[in-house]
Parts: sequence; C-alpha cells; structure tokens
Amino acid sequence: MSGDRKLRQKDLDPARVAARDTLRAVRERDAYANLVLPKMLRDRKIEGRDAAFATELAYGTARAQGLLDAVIAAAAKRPVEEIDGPVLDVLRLGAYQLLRTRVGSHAAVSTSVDLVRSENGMGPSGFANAVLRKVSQKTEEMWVDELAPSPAEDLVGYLAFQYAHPRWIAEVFRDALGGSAGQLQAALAADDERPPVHLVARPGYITAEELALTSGGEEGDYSPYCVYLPGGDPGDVEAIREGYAGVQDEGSQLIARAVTVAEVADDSGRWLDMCAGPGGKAALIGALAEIDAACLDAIEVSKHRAELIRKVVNDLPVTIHVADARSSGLEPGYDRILLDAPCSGLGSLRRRPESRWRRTAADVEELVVLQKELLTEALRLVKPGGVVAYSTCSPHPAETTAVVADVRASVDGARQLDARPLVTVGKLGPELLGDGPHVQLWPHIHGTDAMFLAALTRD
Ligand SMILES: C[S@@+](CC[C@H](N)C(=O)[O-])C[C@H]1O[C@@H](n2cnc3c(N)ncnc32)[C@H](O)[C@@H]1O
Repeated sequence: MSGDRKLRQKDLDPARVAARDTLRAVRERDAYANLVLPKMLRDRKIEGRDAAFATELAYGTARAQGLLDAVIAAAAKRPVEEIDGPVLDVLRLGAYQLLRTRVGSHAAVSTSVDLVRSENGMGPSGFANAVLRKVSQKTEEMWVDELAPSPAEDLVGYLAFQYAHPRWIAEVFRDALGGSAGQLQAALAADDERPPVHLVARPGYITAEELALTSGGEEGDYSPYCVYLPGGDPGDVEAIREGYAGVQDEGSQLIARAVTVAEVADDSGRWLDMCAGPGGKAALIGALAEIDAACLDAIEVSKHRAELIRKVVNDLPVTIHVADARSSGLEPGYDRILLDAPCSGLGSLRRRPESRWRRTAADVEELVVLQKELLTEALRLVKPGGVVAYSTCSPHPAETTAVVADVRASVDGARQLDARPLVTVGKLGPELLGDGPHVQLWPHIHGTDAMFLAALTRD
C-alpha cells in the first residue's frame, strides 16, 4: 500500500478513532468497552463533547451489533464473517451513525471511508463506501421491516431484531415477564437505550441531598442514597474523588439496603457479603454497618476483585477474605447475609454494551450449579432467624426463582420471606413490586437494572 493513498491518522476525527479502536479491542481481545474506552479517552486527552460523542458511538455500536451486522450483510451481499475485521468495525460504526444518530449521511459515510482508507487503502475504502451508501438509502425502520422476522409469525424474533438483542435473551425476558408481549417490547426498548448514571451517597459521609446539590444531579426516586446524574463524567464529581460517593445502579443500592433493614431478632452485628467483588454493595453495607456498630465480612474468590473491594471500603468495618465462599472456613451464626451471586448479568446489558452478543445460554447452566451451592452454604452460615438476601443482576428464571425454589426445598428448615417490604422505600410502593415473595426490578418499570431479590431464613 503506498503511503500517499493513506490518510494520516492525525487527519482523522479523534472521537471516531477512539470508538473504532474500542470496537477493535472488543472484537480482537474480548475486551470490555466500558473499561477500554474511558482509559483511552484519558490517555488521548479526549474531553467534553468529543468524549461524549466517542462514548455514544462506541457503546451504541457495540449494543446494536446484531442489528447492524444484519443490515451490513444485506447491503454488502455477503455474511459479515467474510468481511475483514478492521473494515467490519468501521462499517458497524458507520452504519450506527446512519441508522441511529443524527449525524448526516454524508459525514457518516465519508468519515468511515477515511477511517478505512487510513489503514487499509483504496480497495477496502471503496467497498466501505459502496456498503455504507447502500445502508444510507433506508431508515432503520425500513431495514427492520425488510430483514426482521414477520411480527405476525414470530413476534419475539421481530422484537429481538428491532431492539438489537439475541433471540434467546428476548425469550428469557419474555418468560421472566410472564409472557406479555407489551412488557417484552418495553423491556427490550429500555435495554436498547443509553443507561442513566446513578450515584450512591455513602451514608454517614454525605447525604443524597448534598450529593445532588454538589454534582448537579437529582435525588433518586427510591433509594435514599441515590442521585441521578444527568450527564458529564462522574469522575469529575468531587464527592466521588474523595470517596464519599460512587457510581452504583439504584437497584443495587436497594438490594444492599434491603439486607440491613430486614427484621432480625437480637442482631449481634455479624454481617456477611458472600460474593463481594468489586465491592459496590460491600461499600454501602459497610457504611450502614458502621452506623449500626456492626461488622461486615466480605468474601471474594478473585484476588484482583478483592483488591477492588479494598479500595472502596477504606476505613469501614469490613474484613475482606479471599476465598471460595462455598468453603470459606468462616464460622456460622451470621445475622445477615448478602449473596449477590455470580450470574449471567442479563439484567445489566444496557451498562455492558457488548455483553449481550457474548453471553450464551450455556453460560447460564454452569452458573446455576454454582448459585445453588452458594445459596445452600449461605443457609448453613446464617443463624436461625437470620436473613439471607439472594440477589442476581439477572431476571433469568433459571438463576432466580428456580434456584431459590430448589435450595429452599433441599435445606431443612429453610423458609422464604416476603422481600417486598425490604425494598419499599421512597416512591417504591407495593403497586410496583408484584405478587412477591421475591422482587424483580426492571429498567422499563423501575429505571434500575433488572435486579432480582429473594429473602430467606432458617428455623
Ligand atoms: C455479581 S458479582 C458481585 C458484585 C458485588 N456484590 C458488588 O456489588 O460490587 C459476583 C462476584 O462473585 C465472585 N465469585 C464467583 N464465584 C465465587 C465463589 N465461589 N466464592 C466467592 N466469590 C465468588 C465473582 O468473582 C464476582 O466478583
């Protein structure tokens, strides 16, 4: 390739280059977009509107990948597997801008062609130009009408295509939502949007009111510690830099709080977080433990993730144990236990842009075995009359209600409690909490991640 046919990197738009490089890291190294991009923006000193644009492009493209690939394949008249990876990254980025942003067609096509030309030369850039021009001839709705399964014959397939979800995940959501097509559509649509940023005000350090005032955010509707941040980089919020606040979905805050408000007779202050890394809930429970003069043991099997807990619990009364929680060696008799189990993460797909295209149904089967073993151990470690809060960041019935039913039936004296009163706070009333005894939160109903909570005890 002769140098004169290549555009120099410095002539390219830095935001689009960062988005392209993020998509490449995701494709080539199985990287996580939400870890790669923020660091890249810092390293390259991309700030303000450019940083926001790069984020929208990288995350939006990663989320919509299945839909974009179907459109690209139709426009290119070949399966995307036959397109060179680096060219495909840019085609996805270009198609995303054309179909899902207000970027003008000319700019979306020409900047993408430039990106391809800068690395791959004239031939591939001509191909990119032809494909993206074809993509630009129809709106997203027109492409969906042309390529999605017929809604009359396959409504779940149609909705999965339209809202860029793998079909198996749409089926899981349908089952978790009791089969309602309207609910499914709303759930997939909410999951297909840019997620809101929720901050947590650490109790005893700063109130939500103070955090809202100093961050320019708004107090949350449910969690007494939550602040909704309308925009900007949470890293710029002073309370976060000082460790008085953090970034945490409001649903996770409700779960952490639920463990601490459950009624437990003669609470001796021995609390346990069985799967604590990276420490979001441990930090909130730890702050509440400090107020209640309790102590929290936090178990985490991964050393690296245990280090992350250490960074957020600072001086709180939290003791970290690097161990497998199924055989930690800790003495039974805990008053309160949180088991925030390792799970498929299907409830926070909006926050992990590429994960919906990576997860498989087979992952869930393995996790369910582990979840049951962990919950059985939690019931061994809790004192009679104590509480075990079992939570997942997944609404998958196999990981939620089925795990609880199975373990409850197999452990002598285990009983399920009504979890709804534990999250009844702020504007979160019974009318939003279903029939119980468990609680299932949803982005389209509660604005939170799709967190599940069951409360159990042992006689
Ligand atoms: C859903 S995450 C917990 C998130 C955490 N509660 C928070 O709010 O930040 C599950 C954690 O369990 C850990 N884990 C997986 N298997 C485990 C085991 N057998 N024992 C202890 N921890 C385990 C994972 O490494 C992961 O950090």
